[in-house]
Amino acid sequence: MSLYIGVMSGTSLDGIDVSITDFNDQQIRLIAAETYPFSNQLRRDLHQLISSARTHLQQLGQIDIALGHEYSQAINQLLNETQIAANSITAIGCHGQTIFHAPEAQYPFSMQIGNANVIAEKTGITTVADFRQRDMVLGGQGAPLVPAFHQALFHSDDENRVIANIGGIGNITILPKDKNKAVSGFDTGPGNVLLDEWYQQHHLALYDANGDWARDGIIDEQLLETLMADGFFQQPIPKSTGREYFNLKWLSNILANIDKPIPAKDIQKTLLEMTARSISDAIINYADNTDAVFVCGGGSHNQVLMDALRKNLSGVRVDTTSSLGLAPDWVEACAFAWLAMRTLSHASGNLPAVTGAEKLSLLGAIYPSNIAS
Ligand SMILES: Nc1ncnc2c1ncn2[C@@H]1O[C@H](COP(=O)(O)OP(=O)(O)OP(=O)(O)O)[C@@H](O)[C@H]1O
Ligand SMILES: CC(=O)N[C@H]1[C@@H]2OC[C@@H](O2)[C@@H](O)[C@@H]1O[C@H](C)C(=O)O
Repeated sequence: MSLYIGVMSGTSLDGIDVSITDFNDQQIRLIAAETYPFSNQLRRDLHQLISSARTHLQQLGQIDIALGHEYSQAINQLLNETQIAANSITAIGCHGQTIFHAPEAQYPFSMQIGNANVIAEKTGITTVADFRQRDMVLGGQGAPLVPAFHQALFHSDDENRVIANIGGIGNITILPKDKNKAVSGFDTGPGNVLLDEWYQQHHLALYDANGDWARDGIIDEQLLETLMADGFFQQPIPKSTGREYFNLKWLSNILANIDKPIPAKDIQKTLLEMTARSISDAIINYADNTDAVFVCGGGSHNQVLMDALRKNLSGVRVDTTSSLGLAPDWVEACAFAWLAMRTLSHASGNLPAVTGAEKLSLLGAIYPSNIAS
């Protein structure tokens, strides 16, 4: 057995996904996985950190350490529940929490917090973290990073596949059946982030479960056209984005320029269609002869969103990654376990055709488990 733990907390801020995988014999076997909630305090702090333009350095340092502790508790809890000993785990791959992603800045950077010194010490397991910045030093976007894992796990010689992750932000991986053709992938724009933020403005829950609120809303074509006119959707690849750009302020600016009232539910449905349209347009424009699209991430549970994708991609099979043997909620966590395994094996983690980096690269920083006392 070659056991790795993957830890993912993504742009939706919906909790900490932890997976335990076995990477023996080129096979990937999911052994256990669970989502653990952030404490209320930490969720509030992270939200504030991500949505406010200014922050105090002391506050940033505190949240980084606090998150390291919550990641460690989540990992230790899963080990405890599964009765798997820490010393049987080779390493943890921890994505961290993205608090700022700036691939187009003068000095490009992507900042993930959740202190890995804390994780290595509190779990006793070697931890790999900070996966994005090495790719950015090489001129890459530092994102998306899951395509190499999608290629390893989901490539088929028989059909042209696309993997669509619909988390807070959406991203696709294009997997041609012809191995001589390059795998490509990029961020498509907002996944659930605007759906969640708009829903939270009108309800006391975090998201529109199953798309129930949006379901009988009516798409406003003028609003949809204005949303889809945003430059990001036309921007050539490689590209990546985040909540710094697609957020409630972005939406409010657009709504302020629409000269008629639109019912809140219709706005929700129009945002949902924007998410579906930006993903299906990306597939139609960049993937040749797609046979099947497999969706992962929380958006796969939104039936109205899945139906909108199916409608826009008529003739293409649209399913979830469950039909490929890995449940949609665990793909990203498993990807970071895999990326940690690549780093420790001295193997590359990025795909230059995806991120735009000038070459393949080792990714991440290694925080070793401590000497036995
Ligand atoms: N049953 C459901 N019905 C509708 N939407 C759901 C459901 N379950 C989850 N979601 C959506 O999925 C989101 C979480 O998705 P996920 O965990 O994939 O995001 P993430 O990993 O935080 O984001 P990213 O991939 O951008 O880093 C929730 O915020 C919600 O919008
Ligand atoms: C900077 C950052 O955290 N980006 C995330 C985000 O969430 C989805 C999309 O935007 C993707 O680019 C990336 O996550 C996945 C795990 C990736 O790197 O492939």
